[in-house]
Amino acid sequence: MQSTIDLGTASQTTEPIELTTLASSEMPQLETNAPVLRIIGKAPLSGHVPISGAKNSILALMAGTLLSSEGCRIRNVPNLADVQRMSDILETLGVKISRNGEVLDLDTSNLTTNSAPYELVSKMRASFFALGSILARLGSAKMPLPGGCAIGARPVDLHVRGLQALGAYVQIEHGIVHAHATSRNGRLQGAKIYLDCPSVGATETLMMAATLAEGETIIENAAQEPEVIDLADLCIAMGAKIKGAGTNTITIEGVEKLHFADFTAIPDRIEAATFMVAAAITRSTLSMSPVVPAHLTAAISKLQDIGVTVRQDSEDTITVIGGDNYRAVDIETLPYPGFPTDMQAQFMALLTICEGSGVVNETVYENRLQHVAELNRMGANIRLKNSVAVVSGVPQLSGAPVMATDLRASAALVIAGLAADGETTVMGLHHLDRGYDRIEEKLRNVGAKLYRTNEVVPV
Ligand SMILES: CC(=O)N[C@H]1[C@@H](OP(=O)(O)OP(=O)(O)OC[C@H]2O[C@@H](n3ccc(=O)[nH]c3=O)[C@H](O)[C@@H]2O)O[C@H](CO)[C@@H](O)[C@@H]1O
Ligand SMILES: C=C(OP(=O)(O)O)C(=O)O
Repeated sequence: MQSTIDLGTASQTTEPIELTTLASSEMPQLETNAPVLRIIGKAPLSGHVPISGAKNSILALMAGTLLSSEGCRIRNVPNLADVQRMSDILETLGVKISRNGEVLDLDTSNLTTNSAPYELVSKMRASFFALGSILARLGSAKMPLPGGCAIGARPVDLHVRGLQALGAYVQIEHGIVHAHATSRNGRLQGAKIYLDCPSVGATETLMMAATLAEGETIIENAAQEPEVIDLADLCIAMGAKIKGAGTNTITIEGVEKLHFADFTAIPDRIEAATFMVAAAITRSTLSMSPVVPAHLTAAISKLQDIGVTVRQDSEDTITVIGGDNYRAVDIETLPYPGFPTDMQAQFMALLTICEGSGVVNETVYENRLQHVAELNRMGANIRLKNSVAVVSGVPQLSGAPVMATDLRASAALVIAGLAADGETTVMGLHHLDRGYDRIEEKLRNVGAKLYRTNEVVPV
């Protein structure tokens, strides 16, 4: 069946293009008319992609603002569903928030409750990190357990044990974490904490908690992710005394109060890596900025091993130049500076068209390979055993209806769709919207042919 669809004004191509729609028997049944993304593959990309502020920084920074008795201004804030959710949570705590473009003003001077609502926290793990800042600021906090998600169970035992080490009494009742500082003056007490694994969230929760504790805290085996450094930098700008963020040992000398700061978040390295892979898989050339090239070392190195050219044009700009011949590589996800789990799905999409076989070992989450089945629907040849996938390259992916199962899986499917022959329909876009600011617009501006529609896909 043939249909003609106008891709709209944001597209570089204003002329309607021909789409080949799949026969109804080939499409999965959609139960609702939730929006889907329709992608017409094989359009060459070229141009420049602006990179937004880092989701995983912003969410932690927003939790960090609760430490300030005078509020905060955060710049470079992307327009994401997760940011909106975090704003909603902070507002229930009494924070007054106003947004002007990419600038977020948070008046945290008067927190009216120490208790965050289940309906909101259960939808977003990062909100749990605010346990550390609420407890430090108010001396007590009630935070629903965030629960697991599609990619894994994601316990919070390290957060809880660390807070206990800082002198908090913590009790979990009916799915709510109740924590209060046991000292007479209501302040947490500095302590030496060793994390069994370098958890990003636990490092952030405990670092925030320790900024207002009495005495010195040392976090050993701390996470070294750039987002941890960003949060430390915000806390330092608010008057905290923190040393060593970005290394595996962070030392915090507690202070009594934190003050106003005007802070700009780092660019999103995961978003940048996603566009880097988009350039590679479509054998196109894309530049992007602002980026911090040092945050992208693992991604750049894997791309170069595959046969993609990556050029650093300036301090904050890189260009990715796709090629014709790609060779498969192995990937093992690890804490920073290792290869990030948040880039695994996107790189797997690229491996599907590389020559030879590559082994992808997901070591951070126990269930982060659900995109394998969807990529295979698109003609990929991936075999899966537990958390290890063997990707054997195929000459060409073919467009198919696919379901996004989590945030980075959704990005991988979009990328695969850009390179596939024919039309790909990506469902489950609420995942994509959690972490990609205006992704369709950014891709259309460099030549991609895709659009979002509420039309019910034919069944
Ligand atoms: C909002 C945010 O910043 N999210 C990122 C953050 O998540 P998040 O901070 O949740 O990830 P962690 O670094 O804590 O998790 C890493 C591993 O440690 C385990 N773990 C963690 C805490 C704990 O108390 N006990 C425990 O066992 C987790 O289940 C997981 O298997 O870092 C992850 C790892 O880079 C990224 O994938 C997420 O995008
Ligand atoms: C897993 C991710 O996010 P979160 O920790 O917010 O679920 C991610 O950004 O890929």
